[in-house]
Amino acid sequence: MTSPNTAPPSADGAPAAGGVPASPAPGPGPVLALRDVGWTVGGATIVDSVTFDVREGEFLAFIGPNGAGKSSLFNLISGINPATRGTVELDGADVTAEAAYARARRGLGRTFQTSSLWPGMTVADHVRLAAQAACGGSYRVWRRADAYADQVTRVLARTELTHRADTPADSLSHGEKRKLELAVLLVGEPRLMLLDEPMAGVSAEEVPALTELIRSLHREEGRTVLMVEHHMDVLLGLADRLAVMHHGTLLALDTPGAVMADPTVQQAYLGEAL
Ligand SMILES: Nc1ncnc2c1ncn2[C@@H]1O[C@H](COP(=O)(O)OP(=O)(O)OP(=O)(O)O)[C@@H](O)[C@H]1O
Repeated sequence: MTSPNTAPPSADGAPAAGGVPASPAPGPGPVLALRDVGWTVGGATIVDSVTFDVREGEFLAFIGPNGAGKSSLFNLISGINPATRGTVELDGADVTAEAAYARARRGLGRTFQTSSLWPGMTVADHVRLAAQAACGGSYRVWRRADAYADQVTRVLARTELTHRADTPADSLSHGEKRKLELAVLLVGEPRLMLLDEPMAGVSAEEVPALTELIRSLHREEGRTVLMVEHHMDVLLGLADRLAVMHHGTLLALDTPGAVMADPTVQQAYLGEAL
């Protein structure tokens, strides 16, 4: 895996339709490439002709008003829903027709906007179950639970949840729940992480620690991150590039500074602070 500590990609990639720079700076092939990706359901076009590349180690943040299509786009990338047009490539392989589990095996991991935890199950059991599931064949699910002890210990330490190992998920704070969702994700060692509003519901006091965890997964471990988030102050400290979704389209994709200064973006938000 290449070091993510390189300078942010320049905004001078090849422009796509509408003048949106779709590609990061030249280098090894993109880890993720979307070409003309769309999703129409029940006659409504929710995602419309989205094209961009992501290089390995990049942090790409998505913003946009409620209903702009950000989560739907993540569903198309992760395979939760199949794109109804266009192509999705992971490491140069066309995965458009692949199911979510197959994309996960290629190193793509994703969290969801709403909590996906079992309320009465402990923190350690969540991670242990994820480790068993990630192990592969179903017969392995019945391996002794302590076969995963090292992995559980390591992941809990990485997400600063060791002291909460025996706590049921529903007794955790919102920030701890988000950390546990990241812990479950990390069991699969994803190279490409899609984080859908990881700060949702998290108290202001817990945001800095969660931000730091995500930053370290990106900067120190070299993971590529795509993240939907409404907290602009969080994103500006993390993102190499900022993508703006609006009515299902990619309105802008550039460095955070360039996006914030883009009159089209400002107009689309009709004076709403970004
Ligand atoms: N399965 C579906 N069938 C029909 N419409 C859908 C479906 N899934 C999402 N939508 C609609 O697609 C639009 C985009 O939703 P999406 O959740 O992707 O937006 P978003 O940008 O993530 O919004 P938010 O910031 O509020 O999470 C919304 O109008 C939503 O109601």
